[in-house]
Amino acid sequence: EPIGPDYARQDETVKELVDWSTSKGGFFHPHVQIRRWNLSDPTSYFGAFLNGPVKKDDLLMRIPGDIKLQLHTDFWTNSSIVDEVVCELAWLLKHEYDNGTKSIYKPYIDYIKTQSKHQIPVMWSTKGKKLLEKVQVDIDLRDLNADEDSGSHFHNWIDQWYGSEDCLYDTETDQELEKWFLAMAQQRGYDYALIPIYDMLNHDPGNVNTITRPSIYDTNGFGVYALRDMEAGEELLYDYYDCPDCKRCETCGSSSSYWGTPEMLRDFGFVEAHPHKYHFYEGELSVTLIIDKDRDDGSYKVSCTNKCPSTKEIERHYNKLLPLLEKDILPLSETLPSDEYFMIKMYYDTLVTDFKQYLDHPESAIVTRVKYDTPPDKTTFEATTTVRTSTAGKGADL
Ligand SMILES: C[S@@+](CC[C@H](N)C(=O)[O-])C[C@H]1O[C@@H](n2cnc3c(N)ncnc32)[C@H](O)[C@@H]1O
Repeated sequence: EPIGPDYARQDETVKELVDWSTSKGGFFHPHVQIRRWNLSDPTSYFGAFLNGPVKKDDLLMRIPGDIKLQLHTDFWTNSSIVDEVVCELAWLLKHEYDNGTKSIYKPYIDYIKTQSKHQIPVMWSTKGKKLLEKVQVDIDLRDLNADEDSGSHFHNWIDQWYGSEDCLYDTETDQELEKWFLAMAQQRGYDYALIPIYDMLNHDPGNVNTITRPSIYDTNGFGVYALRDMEAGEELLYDYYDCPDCKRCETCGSSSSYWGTPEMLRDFGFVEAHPHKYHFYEGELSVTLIIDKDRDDGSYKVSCTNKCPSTKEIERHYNKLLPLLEKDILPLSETLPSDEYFMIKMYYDTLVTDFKQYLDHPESAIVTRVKYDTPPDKTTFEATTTVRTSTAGKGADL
């Protein structure tokens, strides 16, 4: 069982991070606080919360340009996100990590150093990886190029896509620290940049309440604004797969057009709140099954983008899932690291519940056609989402 992080040190480094950002010209609305998600649980993760009301369009935080660890703009144009940008960002993180006290990003590196090295499946135990692969049965898992892949992609994407000497991590020697830099570049990175303070915001696709302006890549920094009036106690959130600047372009193609709930577990190590999304290829056409659950009355709403996946396919996955609980999952409840077991069991329950919702009432699924328009301001779009969309494999020709 890996020893948990040094939680007291984590609290200190978060305070130092906030002071550092402010000293560099950063701003925090007086009602915004970076704190642990659950104040009575000193091991719960961090997020940005309100301790008083704010109005729509209020400036909640300003992230100064020079606290960002950002790649040179040369990487923005002709480099693919998959095998260059994430790799380069991991190198940058390693460089500053090795610089230690001499790093100009010391407060951020100190916080990163307090993070557990086992947060996402690629860094899990072998048993945990194998069980998660089994639970994926043969449900589409879209790889880093948005092509279908098997459940093994959850845990072998670093070996498959970055395992070579020219990208920091050599599969043969399996250096855990180098692998972790790549995992962190994926988990906390925004393609070209690691963004201290802003990367404290958590994900919730069903409750996006912030937007960034002008762009998170703006070298002079950017502001985080309220998308609506909010009350004390609310958390500042956005959709990790929908570029933070994108709220100004409702139909911009972004990662959420081909990555969903399974990929959220791959990249960030948790099962997201509803709406859950599952992308399938039917021939060349990418179809999406969306299972939403009303947060007040608990009722489910099933919808599909462009077309619904065939009930035959979903039934096949569902029938393969059912026996896994007794046969494979429960027997490992005592031997797997507890956080891995908890997440795999949660993911299993999510798949079974979601697929049952669809199979019980396939006729009630609402089908919407989505056409991705060209974004109004191409540059912002280019900077913030092209990298993800430009590597998409067989996107649907909508
Ligand atoms: C960029 S960090 C966000 C800040 C992070 N919570 C922290 O304490 O530093 C992304 C990680 O936060 C956690 N996270 C973000 N949103 C979450 C959510 N809705 N539920 C559970 N964990 C979440 C996951 O561990 C994810 O990999």
